[in-house]
Amino acid sequence: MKTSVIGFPRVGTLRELKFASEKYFRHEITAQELTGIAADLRHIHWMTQVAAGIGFIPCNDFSFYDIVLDTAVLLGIVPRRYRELNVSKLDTYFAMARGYQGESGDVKALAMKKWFNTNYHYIVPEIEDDTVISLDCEKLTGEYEEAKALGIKTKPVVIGPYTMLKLCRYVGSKNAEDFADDVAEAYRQLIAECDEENVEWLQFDEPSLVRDMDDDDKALFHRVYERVFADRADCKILLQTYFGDVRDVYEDIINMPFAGIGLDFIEGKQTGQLIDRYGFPGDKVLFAGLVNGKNIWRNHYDKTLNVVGQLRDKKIDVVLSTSCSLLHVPYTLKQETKLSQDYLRFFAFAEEKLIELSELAALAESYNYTELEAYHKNQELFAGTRDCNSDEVRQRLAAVTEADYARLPKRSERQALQKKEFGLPELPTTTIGSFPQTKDVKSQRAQLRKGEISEQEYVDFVKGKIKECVKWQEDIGLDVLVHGEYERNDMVEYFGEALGGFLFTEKAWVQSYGTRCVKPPVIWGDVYRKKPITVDWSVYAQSLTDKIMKGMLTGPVTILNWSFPREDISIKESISQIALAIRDEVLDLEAHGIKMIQIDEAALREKLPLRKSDWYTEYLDFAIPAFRLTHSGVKAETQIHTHMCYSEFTDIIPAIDDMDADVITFEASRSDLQILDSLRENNFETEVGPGVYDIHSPRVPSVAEIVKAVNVMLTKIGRDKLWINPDCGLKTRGVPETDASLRNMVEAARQVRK
Ligand SMILES: Nc1nc2c(c(=O)[nH]1)N[C@@H](CNc1ccc(C(=O)N[C@@H](CCC(=O)N[C@@H](CCC(=O)N[C@@H](CCC(=O)O)C(=O)O)C(=O)O)C(=O)O)cc1)CN2
Ligand code: MET
Ligand SMILES: [Zn+2]
Repeated sequence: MKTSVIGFPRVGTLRELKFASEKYFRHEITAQELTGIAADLRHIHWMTQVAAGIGFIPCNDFSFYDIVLDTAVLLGIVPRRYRELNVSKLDTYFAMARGYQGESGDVKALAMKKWFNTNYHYIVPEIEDDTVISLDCEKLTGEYEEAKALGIKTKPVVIGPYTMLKLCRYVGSKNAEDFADDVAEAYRQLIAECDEENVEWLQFDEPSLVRDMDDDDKALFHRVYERVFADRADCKILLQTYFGDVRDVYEDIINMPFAGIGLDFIEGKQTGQLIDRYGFPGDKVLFAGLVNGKNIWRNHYDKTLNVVGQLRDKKIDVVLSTSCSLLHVPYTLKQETKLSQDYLRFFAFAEEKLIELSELAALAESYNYTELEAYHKNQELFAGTRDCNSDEVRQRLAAVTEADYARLPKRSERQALQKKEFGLPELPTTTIGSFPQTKDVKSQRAQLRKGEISEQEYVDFVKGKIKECVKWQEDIGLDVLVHGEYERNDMVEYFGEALGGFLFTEKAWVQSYGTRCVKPPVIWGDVYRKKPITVDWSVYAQSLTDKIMKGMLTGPVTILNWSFPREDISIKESISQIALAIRDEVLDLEAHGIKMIQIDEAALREKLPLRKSDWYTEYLDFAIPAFRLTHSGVKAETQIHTHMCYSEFTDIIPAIDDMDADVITFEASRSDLQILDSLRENNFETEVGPGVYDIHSPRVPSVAEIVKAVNVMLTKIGRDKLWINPDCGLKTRGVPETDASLRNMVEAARQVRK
């Protein structure tokens, strides 16, 4: 049985590509040096897959930033303002990804969005009315030939035409339908080019097929592929789907001229049923996504082989595949020197997943696999002996009652009490929590890790930073202060390190966007709070000022969504456990005199199911109550804030209000303030701080521009309900622009108050 990989991570085991790219951005290395490092990484990644015996090895899954942006370039979708910079191809590419400010011009980056239900972000291609779709296969054929020169026959990967049409932003008066034929034509040409190159298989990633599709979507899908398949070609097309099942088009795709169809058996709840009901044609290959590309637990061979057996009983030609690109898991367990084998043997990162694929393929070929060692070693992992449950945690959760999910008195009464308690000016100014994580902060932490400084030296250093930060904020004139989050490497990893039931890794980096990576902690067992986490920092910070200091926590939904979750208990149960742990911290902060507590739910929207029918029953019905559980125990006067990074919650506004926070801040500066109308229409009750400027760019907003934004907000939101703040934390920003921006923000608030 053959094996296939949908995509492989590309930043490098030790984030070599990140460091090289950042050096290139700082003009410390040349383009040639950067492309050389990239080629070396591709070489290593291919060889790793060859060594594991993978049959279908991808190429063109490498990217300097994002594969959607790569596919946009492949199709010639490069907006005029970037072409007019007249810089090199590589720099034009980076200008779209990160913006450009220099001799050749000043352009902002293209928008960035969450990639389906992951913590990866893609660049949103922009199509203008006069955009001419034209094929540029240089990167794709280049990588194919590069692998061929190494003796490796690869399967080129691109985002498919339907998904591309759905993900693009149309900035003129034309829409996806208007570009459908031209885009299809480019893919038809691409197939012809691949034919020339003797490419055997070409993979079209079409994750948009797992979303709800209406009749228009289906018509678009058919229209495009009829044209793509207009000519006969030898090159075989693999329609690769992931992140769910394709229930709306399954019957269609099995009758279309794809040589292979890739289906997700991990997240695709109905994948098995669809095959049972409608069959699978004998002339096509089923790329069965059975090895989880998103989570890090070992595959349960017995279960997988059962599914493979059933498919083969149906006479289906099966290739064993990952469920999605391995981009979403770290590289290798080999770099983890601190965790014992008692833990590590339960995990498989990307490289170990390659081994799983080949072991599974070998087992599937043998009639007596249940007698083989690989099978037995795997079975042991699932024998129920993993030490991960806590009776105490279970009992505590069982004792939670309906009343624990409801905060009293009701919000409108609290709001009146809190106005008196805090006596803040109208339009209070604040920030989202983090201040610039400058070099000194990261290097102190690195020294602590390496044992070069003591715990006490580190604590003293962070306290020094907090002191500076409080002074800085007082000087700027902000109304509600924060401690700056200098003690945190990351808002989720930091809590993972402090909570019982979590494990954390040393080098298990996963790309979040561009050169930015995260190291998600692993939820190993039942979660509880071992001891106070943030209390000392917050109490210290409050002691330095007469102004109100906001306590700063990460909420249970975000902690779960940005960790590797357990697979042996439900997400709902894990989130509830984390909620109780955060509740302990909330109550402790309150007991120690912290009067405002922000519980960030930056990632609340991220795991909202891709299909609407599942939104409430499979997610919101427990995610929202879990948030309420964290704060239902506080006094009426204690003000609970929350923060969400993306304002893409127009369609779930009642659920957000139902979190029952007193104040919510969110990102609205780039979303044309459309969200404000929806808030009004839904009689949103929570006080709001729709970010007045974009922190993702170093650009300093002027006073006038902020005044204007605030005045627009005031036409939609009552004066007594509006807060003034940036749209997210300031940790990725530099000090000078932060200072200038915040001063302008405070001045703008003063002017509007007058
Ligand atoms: N988990 C998570 N997901 C999120 C976000 C987030 O904040 N957290 N924000 C949104 C956007 N995504 C983001 C993801 C990453 C970063 C980010 O800044 N990542 C940093 C790493 C952060 C980190 O953990 N840093 C470590 C240091 C890690 C490191 O590189 N250390 C060096 C040494 C550094 C030195 O000596 O200067 C080394 O070990 O080699 C720390 O602060 O301690 C990066 O890639 O550069 C920002 C936004 C959505 N998803
Ligand atoms: N409190 C956090 C911060 O300011 C929230 C960030 S949301 C990604 O960094
Ligand atoms: Zn944010």
